[in-house]
Amino acid sequence: MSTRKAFVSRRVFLENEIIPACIIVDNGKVTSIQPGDGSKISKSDVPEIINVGDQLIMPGVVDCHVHVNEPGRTAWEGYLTATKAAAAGGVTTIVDMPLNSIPSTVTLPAFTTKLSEAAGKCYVDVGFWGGIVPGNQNELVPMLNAGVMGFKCFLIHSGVDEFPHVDRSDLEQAFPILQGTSAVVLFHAEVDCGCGSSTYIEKEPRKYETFLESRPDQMELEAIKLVCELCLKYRVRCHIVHLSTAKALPIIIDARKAGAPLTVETCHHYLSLEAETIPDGATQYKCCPPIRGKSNQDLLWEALKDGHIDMVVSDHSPCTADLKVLDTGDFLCAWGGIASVQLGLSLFWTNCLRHDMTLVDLVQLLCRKTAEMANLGHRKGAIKEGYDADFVVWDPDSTFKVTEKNIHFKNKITPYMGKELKGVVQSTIVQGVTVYDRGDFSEAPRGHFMLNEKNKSQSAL
Ligand SMILES: NC(=O)NC(NC(N)=O)C(=O)[O-]
Ligand SMILES: [Zn+2]
Ligand SMILES: [Zn+2]
Repeated sequence: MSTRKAFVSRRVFLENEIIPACIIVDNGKVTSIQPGDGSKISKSDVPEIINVGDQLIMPGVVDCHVHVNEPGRTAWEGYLTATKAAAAGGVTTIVDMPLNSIPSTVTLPAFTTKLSEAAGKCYVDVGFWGGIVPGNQNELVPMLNAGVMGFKCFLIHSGVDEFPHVDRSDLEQAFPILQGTSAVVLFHAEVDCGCGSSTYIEKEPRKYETFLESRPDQMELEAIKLVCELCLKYRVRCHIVHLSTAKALPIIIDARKAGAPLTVETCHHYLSLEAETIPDGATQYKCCPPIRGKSNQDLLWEALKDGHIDMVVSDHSPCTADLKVLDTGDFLCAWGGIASVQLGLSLFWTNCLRHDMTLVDLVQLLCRKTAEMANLGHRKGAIKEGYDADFVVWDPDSTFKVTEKNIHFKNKITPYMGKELKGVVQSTIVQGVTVYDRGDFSEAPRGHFMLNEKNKSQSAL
C-alpha cells in the first residue's frame, strides 16, 4: 500500500507566490507540487488526500532559539511541553539552547545525555546547540561531529552558574578550532562594562525603568564590537542572538560590509512590546537584553525591512512562577526570560501589516533564514520538492485570545496573556505527519532529531 499523501489548498505558499496547489508527500518528503485543486489525483495512487480548503499551507516555522531546560530544570520546561506548544503554534522545528538544562550541553557526554532524555518526547523536529564555556575548547569538535549545529556563548553572566561566560581569551582559543567547520557561534551579546546605572539598586525595583537602566544599550554595543572584531579576524560564522538595541546596527552593517560572515536575530518581544507600557511589577516582561522603548522598536522594524536583521525567533526561556517573583514584582530579583514558543507566528503576523510587511517577509524571517542559520536550509524552511514535508495550516484572517487554557508550554506565564492575536493555527504537519490538529496532538510524539550531518537525521522516537 502506498504511503503517499496529498495536501490540497486553494492557498499554498510556494517560493514567492500563493496559489491553489496539491503537495504530494511520500516518506516525510515533498515529492511533487501540482498547481490546481488536486482533482486529477487518483485515490489508488495517493490513498490519503487532506483538503484544507481556504486555509493557508505555509512552510512550518523554524524557531532556532528555544530553551527546553531538560534534563535538570524540568519544572521550568521539558521536551513534551515545549514541543507541544511549538506544534500548536505552527513551529515544526526548534533548536534547543545548551543552557538551563543540567548538565548544560558543553561536553560530548552532556550532549549524549540530552539526546537520550529528549528521545520519545518530541512532537516536532529538534536540533541542538552546544555551548562554549571557559576551558571546553576540546569538546567542540566532538560535539559537532555528534550533531550539534553550532555553539552559544555568553559574554556576561548567563543567569545559571553551570554555564559560565567567556571572554576574549577563551574565544581566541575556540575560534581557530572552529575555522573551516560548519559551526556557527551564537553570542549573547551583552558585556558588563560598568556602564549600567549605579543608582538603580536604590530605586524602586517594581518599576520597569529601574531594570532598564541597569542594562543600557552600551552593554550590547560593547559586546557587538567584540563579536564583529573576532568574526572578521577568524572568519568563523557568527550570529548575534536576541538583538535588542537598534543602536548596534551601524556596527553590524559595517562589519558585514567588510565581509564578516555575521547574522543577526531579534525576538518577537522586542518587536511587539515596549518599555513605556510595561506595568509596575510585571516581571513576565523581564528578559535580557531588556525590551527597550517604542522608538527603538520602530528602528528594529526598519532594520528588518532593510535586511539588516535576518530573522525573528522566540527566545522561549521560561521558568517557574516563584522565580518570576510575581508576588513582589521585583524586577531586579526576577528570572530573565520570556515564554512564547507557541505564539511567534501570530505575534509577528499581528504586527506585520502595520509595518508594511507581507507573508513573503514572514516566511523569510521566521522559516527560511532561521533554517539556513541552523544548518537546516537544505531541508527546512520552504515547501519544495525534496524538502521535508513540514507545514503549518493556518488562517491569517482569524483572531484568538491568549488564555491559560490554550497555552501548552509548562508554566503559563507570559506577557501576552489575554492579548488578542491575529492568525489561528489549524494544524501542523512534521515530515508528513499531522502532529497538531485543532487542539489535539498526535497520539505519540513523532518528531525527529536534526543532527548536523547534512541529509541525515536520527529518529527521536
Ligand atoms: N539563561 C537564559 O535562559 N537566558 C536567556 N534569558 C533571557 N533572554 O532573558 C537568554 O537567552 O539569554
Ligand atoms: Zn541570551
Ligand atoms: Zn535565550
